[in-house]
Amino acid sequence: MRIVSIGECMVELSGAGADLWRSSFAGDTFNTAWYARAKLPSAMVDYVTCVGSDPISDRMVQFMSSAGIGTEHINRHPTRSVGLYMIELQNGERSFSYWRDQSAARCLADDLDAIERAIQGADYVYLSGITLAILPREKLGDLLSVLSGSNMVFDPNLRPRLWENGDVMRADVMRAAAQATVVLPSFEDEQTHFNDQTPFDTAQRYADAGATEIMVKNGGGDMVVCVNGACETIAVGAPIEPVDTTGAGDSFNGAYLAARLAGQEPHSAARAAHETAARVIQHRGALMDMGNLN
Ligand SMILES: O=C(O)C(=O)C[C@H](O)[C@H](O)CO
Repeated sequence: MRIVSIGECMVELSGAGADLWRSSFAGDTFNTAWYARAKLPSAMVDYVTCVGSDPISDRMVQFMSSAGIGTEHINRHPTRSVGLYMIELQNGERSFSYWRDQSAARCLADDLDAIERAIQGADYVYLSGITLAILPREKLGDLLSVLSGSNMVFDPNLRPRLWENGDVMRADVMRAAAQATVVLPSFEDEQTHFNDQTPFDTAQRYADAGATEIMVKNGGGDMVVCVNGACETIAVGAPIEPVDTTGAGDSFNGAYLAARLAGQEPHSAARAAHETAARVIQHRGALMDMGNLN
């Protein structure tokens, strides 16, 4: 069993009280790799990105590999370094400040042969709208053609600030989704940026684009799953007061893919994934200690 996740990991600063900041490493696709690995230690989980050749990049790669995540396919840029983001919290709801315009990860699609080698034999190839947003626009088609034929899992993870404008974001997200087998959107984002009225609308739009398995996450509300055109609601329990919602969707995705790889049906995989995400939002920062997750 093997999952390959493609995207950007950054230095993460999260509040540790007063003016103290705790530094870690995180980034949506890396977070998903982390939770997939935590929930299914028997699976190989590889991360594909580009980092720098400086000490902080070395520390990031070391952090990944000591978590059991494969780093052999990570490229090194000779002059750029890794990006950084800071979590701002208001009543547990997060927003981010980014310093990533010149990050090495923006060059992750420079070596497409390396990506082609990395995805060989993968059960799932995972990427997000953030992976697409950080690429030079002309690289998007190249990356998607290398990934065609793989079992692609896509989380639109809409971050308008990372895109040139909303129309480009919507067009590129739908282009990637059209190539994915599994799409894992979050209703609140999709409602805001695609004007969907209900989670069913979101699921239908991705089904019309060609995805056969769509799991619409919905914060504390009921989720919708559609498999081969058959859609149903998945009720979740009472909403939980979050400490920090960073990584909620990513942890859901990681736990969901782990459960699907372990043979669970979408419905029960979604319940397990929701439980994982509910624990993650009661903790600060994107990544929860793997030892506390099972
Ligand atoms: O916003 C991003 O690009 C990040 O990757 C930072 C966070 O870890 C991620 O958004 C959490 O989902």
